[in-house]
Amino acid sequence: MALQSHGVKIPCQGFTARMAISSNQLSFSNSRWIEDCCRSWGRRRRAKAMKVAKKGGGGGGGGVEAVLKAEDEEELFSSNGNAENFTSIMKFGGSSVASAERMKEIASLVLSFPHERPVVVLSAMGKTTNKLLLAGEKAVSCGVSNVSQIEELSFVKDLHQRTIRELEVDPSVISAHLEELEQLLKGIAVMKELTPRTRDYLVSFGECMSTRIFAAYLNKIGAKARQYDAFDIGFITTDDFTNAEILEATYPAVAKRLHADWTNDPAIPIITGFLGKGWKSCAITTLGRGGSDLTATTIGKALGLQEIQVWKDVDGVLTCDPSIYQRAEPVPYLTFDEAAELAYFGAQVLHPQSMRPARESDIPVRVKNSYNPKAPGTLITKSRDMSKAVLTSIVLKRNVTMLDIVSTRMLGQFGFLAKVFSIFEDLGISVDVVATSEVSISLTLDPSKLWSRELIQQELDHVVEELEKIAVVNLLQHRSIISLIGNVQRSSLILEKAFRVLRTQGVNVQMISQGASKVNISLIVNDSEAEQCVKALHHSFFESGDLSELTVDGENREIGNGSAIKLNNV
Ligand SMILES: Nc1ncnc2c1ncn2[C@@H]1O[C@H](COP(=O)(O)OP(=O)(O)O)[C@@H](O)[C@H]1O
Ligand SMILES: N[C@@H](CC(=O)OP(=O)(O)O)C(=O)O
Repeated sequence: MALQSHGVKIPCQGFTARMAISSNQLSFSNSRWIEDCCRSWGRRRRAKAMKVAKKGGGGGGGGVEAVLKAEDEEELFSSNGNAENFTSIMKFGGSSVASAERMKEIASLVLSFPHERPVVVLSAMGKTTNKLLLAGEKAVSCGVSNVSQIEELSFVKDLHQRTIRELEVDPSVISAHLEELEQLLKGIAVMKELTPRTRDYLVSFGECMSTRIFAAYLNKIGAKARQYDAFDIGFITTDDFTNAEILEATYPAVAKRLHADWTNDPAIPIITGFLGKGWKSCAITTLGRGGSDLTATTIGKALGLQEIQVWKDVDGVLTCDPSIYQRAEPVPYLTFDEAAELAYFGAQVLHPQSMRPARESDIPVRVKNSYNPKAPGTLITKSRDMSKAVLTSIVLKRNVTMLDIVSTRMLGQFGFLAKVFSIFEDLGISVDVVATSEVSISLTLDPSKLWSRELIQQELDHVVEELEKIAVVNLLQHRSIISLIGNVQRSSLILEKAFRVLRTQGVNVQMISQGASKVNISLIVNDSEAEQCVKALHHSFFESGDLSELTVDGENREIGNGSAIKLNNV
């Protein structure tokens, strides 16, 4: 089928598909969508013609090559210049694509907004990433002949094959991947080692398969979709396997590729979350656990979209982790700063770096529940009305290591802080919460740069050894950071209430830090007391109904920005 628009004949399989769905399965009008597409197609076609005339050719491609070309052609394919092709991004996490049933539901969701032209990002199905990691660890020691019997490999195979069967799509879309996955595990068994690079390659099978299955399903039901591996369309990262950072060149490269493909042949892009390509190694990298959120916001910025939606299994960002306290409630509005702080300090719901691209391009992020799409979710924007805000959310980060470092030099000596931090820099360890005086520092170490493990004892011993050259060091393990995310302009009120609660729980706070971010106050307590504290704090701030007490203006005195107090050594 073809449509006439602007005097040009447009090949429009994608449009046909939308109409087929409209009449058979979903009831919506798609005439405006078609009109928009035609208009957009006409513009893009002219732009493309200009490009061809000017350069004598074109072409897509991923990796560094694409970056160079994209930069070259920025004039024609600037990241925002083609925003009309797509309007929003919808990212679905593992829980949203955990089964054939779930995939059908999210297909309806994707297609239920006739005036949206979404880009879709998917994570691996359910717990696939964890299973692949476990399979990799088992392969190291199980022997080549036993690889086929690894329970987690069978689980991953069964899940994907069953999903294929239930969705009635062609098994060949993932059969090569399943074979290659088993070969890879055999390779790991032969080598008897699982390097970070191999680990990233191993987990990439999860996203590569979920997106292929979903795209095949959309095509089967008549909605034209195209699968993409992020590492093939310009997601360029550092070579920090298991925790790679996205490089700037990604934005023009991804925009160029997606717009060019849409121009040539419109189809809903279905893109792997979590994955990238190392700029030196050209090997597959991953963005850290939960990294698909970051993939989504990166694409949102690259395409200059109107909204970024991240679909989860909860009704938005909640007042605390629901696995700690079931009475957690959705938070309707957050700022990028609040969301970033919350994620950084351990709320699993968002990837720690994911707010950055959205904030840089000022694109609202909506956290929604794919199991309950009617729930309003959480809207994250640059600013919001803070006049009534006190506490927004409580976040717990467990199993944190704390260091008390007291200078052996005399008071008045300068350079102590610089020396301490240069040691951390040399050892590649980042620090979370800090409280300082002229001759002492208390701080917590950030284990998040290390994949799914805490700082190992050997590394800690090394840190202490280095620090002991200039200071007396006390290492305190099994601590928790409780972060109170909210309006730090009301810090005195928050602290007054928090300390009252903690005192009634008989808990001693060992360190407190109020960051310059204006949205976070962190308290350090023993691991063993942390959950009980979070529950009591939640009850007091969100359930006792006396929040008004906290907003009495006369009492609202602040602690200065960046202040930090070391309360006691335990
Ligand atoms: N403050 C919080 N608000 C919402 N969810 C939270 C919070 N803290 C932890 N979580 C956990 O995060 C999960 C959602 O994040 P995640 O598992 O990464 O979702 P997805 O895999 O769907 O992207 C929830 O199921 C919940 O258990
Ligand atoms: N599959 C990856 C990436 C991801 O973002 O997953 P999810 O969206 O399910 O948190 C992980 O488990 O880390």
